[in-house]
This record gives sequence, structure tokens and C-alpha cells, in this order.
Amino acid sequence: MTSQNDTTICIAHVYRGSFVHSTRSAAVEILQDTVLGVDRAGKIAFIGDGSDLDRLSQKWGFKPSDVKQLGQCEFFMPGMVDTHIHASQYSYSGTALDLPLLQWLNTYTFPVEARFKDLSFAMDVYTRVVKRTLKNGTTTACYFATIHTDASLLLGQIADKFGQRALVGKVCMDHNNYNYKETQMESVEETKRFIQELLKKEYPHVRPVVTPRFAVSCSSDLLSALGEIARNNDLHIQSHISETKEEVEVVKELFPDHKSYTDVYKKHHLLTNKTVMAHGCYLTDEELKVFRETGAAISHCPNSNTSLCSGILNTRKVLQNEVKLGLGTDVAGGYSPSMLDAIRRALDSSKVLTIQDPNFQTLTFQEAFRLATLGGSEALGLDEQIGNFEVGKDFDALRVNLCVPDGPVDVFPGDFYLSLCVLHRGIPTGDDRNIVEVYVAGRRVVPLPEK
Ligand SMILES: Nc1nc2[nH]cnc2c(=O)[nH]1
Ligand SMILES: [Zn+2]
Repeated sequence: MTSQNDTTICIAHVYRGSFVHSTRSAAVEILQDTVLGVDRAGKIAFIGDGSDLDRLSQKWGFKPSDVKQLGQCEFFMPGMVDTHIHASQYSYSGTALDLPLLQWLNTYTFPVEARFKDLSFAMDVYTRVVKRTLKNGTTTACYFATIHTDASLLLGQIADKFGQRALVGKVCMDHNNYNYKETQMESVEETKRFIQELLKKEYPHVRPVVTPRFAVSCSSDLLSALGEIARNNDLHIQSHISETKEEVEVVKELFPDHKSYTDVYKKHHLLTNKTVMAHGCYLTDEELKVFRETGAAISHCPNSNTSLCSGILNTRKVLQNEVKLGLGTDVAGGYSPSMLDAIRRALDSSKVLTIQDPNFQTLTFQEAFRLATLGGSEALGLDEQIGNFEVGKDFDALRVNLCVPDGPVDVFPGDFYLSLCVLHRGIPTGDDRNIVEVYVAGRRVVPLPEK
């Protein structure tokens, strides 16, 4: 269907049914019997009431018979935003979780990442991780690749091919015990080449992100150079911060002239309103204040935090400090590529804090849902474009069916009307089988192409 109305917006698709999303004022809002139109550019052109269909069809120039009606057990929710995932670690996810972070990196991670010099290995792993995360409803991923420029460019190409929205980072590190590193000059030059070549491709939904691995593996000169590259090109920045106590101590020794771990990144111009830092388990109130002032965001990676015994992020404190917060899978420190898992782990880890202190205000299910969608879009500075169903935003959406044959969720007759209760049941028990279609900027990307 391609209809053109008098304002020359061409409507490509119209859906009718239940929609659930977060807004600035409501952690979860359920829109029953709603009609949503998507234009040819993949943007949401209108949202209206089902009872108003005739008027909407005249105004927007579509035929009521072209409307795609959702089933009784179905609803649309916004695509999920994974604010921190290592595409290059996907091949060993679910294994090698028996060491603390710094040993884990040297023992398992760096040897695997070193293999990405081989583009055929990179092609295999990156193709699988993009397909797997899309099937699990990740419409936007903020990826770490490896130090290899050409393999990192390949990740961008694969995300574009399968239609995933992605920030892709060529990892930078010039300081490390293991033989997986670059010189400072190589790191800077290759980062510039990566940015230039990725931008030259003009992929509509794939952008480069400046990626110092973390302060432990970067010299001060490299951090400064990367801060400057990000500023000169108005780019996103991603890294890790305060994931474990041991790491915080190492950073203190490496950067004795800095007030805190946060101060290291701030002084090197790496904390901006386009920065997302993973973990942050041990950030002090003073450091959180710096995050708020700079507009930098935190990616909460609960699966990884428990799998590597790193720590527990106090999400309530982060939210109370008005620091932007999203969720990340942190594959392969986190063993699951699924953002539904990230929602569940965020709730679990918050409950552990309540067990330790009954006065701790546990994260609600609704808040966790928001972190995975609108919160993630805010953390990546993409909330003008994605994150919920608002007119003018891109239609990044998941069509969820709670009653798929042989699916993991049992829906009872009284549940058919979409309610918070049904949603509440679907999130803890549902999985990728329930995500029957995935859309990025209006394009259907799941089911995946056959070949
Ligand atoms: N979880 C995790 N933390 C890191 N800190 C520096 N590099 C990494 C990594 O690859 N994974
Ligand atoms: Zn990470």
C-alpha cells in the first residue's frame, strides 16, 4: 500500500491493535485498539484510536481494508536497545565465566579477539551475532568490535545488510599485558580510518562510535587523542567504568593525579552527552554528579555483573541522580544476547539489593521495561529518533505474540485483553519465539531472510 495524503506524506503501512510503550511520564503505557501509520521513510506518521479508523483513512489516504490487524494475543512494543554488547565475544558466550574481570580478559577474551584479524572468522561470528540479537528483538545495538579496522567495518556492513540499527566501535588499546594491542599511533590512525570509511558507506542506520576499551588498557595520550577525535567529528563514545573493585584500584595506580575513575575520562574529554559507559557499579555520588552534568550515560549490564562476580549497580541511586540509564547484555561477560534477559537480570539484581536492605526501593517491572526501550534510546542520545511510539520517530518495533504454538507462555482465557498483568507475565516467561516480527525504521527485518 502506498497512499499519499494532501500533506504529501506517503503511508506505507497501517497497523491496528494493542501497543505498549514508555513515555516520559509513564514507565508503561498500554494503548488498546490503536491505529498506527508508518510512512515510506519508516517514520510513524500518525497514531489514533481504532474507533476513528474511517476518519483516519480519509485524512491519510489509505483503505481500511489495507489495515493489518493484530491478533488477540498480539501487541507491538518498541524495539529494544542493547547499549553495550561485544560482538566479538559472541563465539564463547555461556562459557568461561570462572575468573574475575582482569584475569578473564587476559585468559579468554584477548586471545579470542586477536583472531578477528581473520576476516572469515569475523564474518562468521558477526553474522551470527547480528542475526541472533535481531531475532531477540534488539533493534539497536551499541557494539564493541576488536582492534582490527577491517573486521570492524565488516560488522558495520553486516548490521546494515540485516537492517539492524547499530553503533559500531573499533576497539582502541595500547597498553596491556597480553600481546593483543596496538601502538598509540596505530590506534589513532586506524580509528580515523575506521570512522572515515564507515561514514563513507552512508549506511542509513549504522554509525561509528569512538571506543577506548577502558582506562586500564589505554595510555593517557591515547585517551586524549580519542577525546579529540570524538569532539572533532561529533561522535558517540563508549567505554567501561568502575566494573570491579580491583579495576578501580588499578586505575588509581595508573592515574594517580586524577580525583576518580570518572575524572580520568572527564579530563580526557571522553564524558559528553554522547557517551555511554558500561557498568559503573562502584561510582560514588560525586562521580554520578559528573555524569549528570556532562550528560554521559550508564549502561547497566546485570548479567555480566553477576556472571563475573563484578558487583551490583544501584540503579535506584543512578535514577535518583538523574543520570541517563540503559540496559546492556555485555556479551560475553553476560552470557545471554537477549535484552529480555537483561530486563529480568536488572529486576533480580535490584531485588538482591532489597534483600540486603529492605528499605531499598526495588526497580519495578515497568521501570525495567522502560530501561530496555526508551531508557536505552536516551542513553545513546537517540531518543529523538527511537525508543517509543511517537509521531515523527522511526518505527522500530517488535510484534509480540504471546500465544505462538508450542511457545513458552501459557495465556489463559481471561488474559486475552492486553493488560499490565499479561505483559508482566510475558516478559519473565517469553522469549524470541514470541517475537514474531521485528521492524527497524519501518522495514521488516525478522523473520530473517532465508539465505
Ligand atoms: N565486561 C567487560 N569488561 C571489560 N572491561 C574492559 N574490557 C572489557 C570487556 O571486554 N568486557
Ligand atoms: Zn563490556
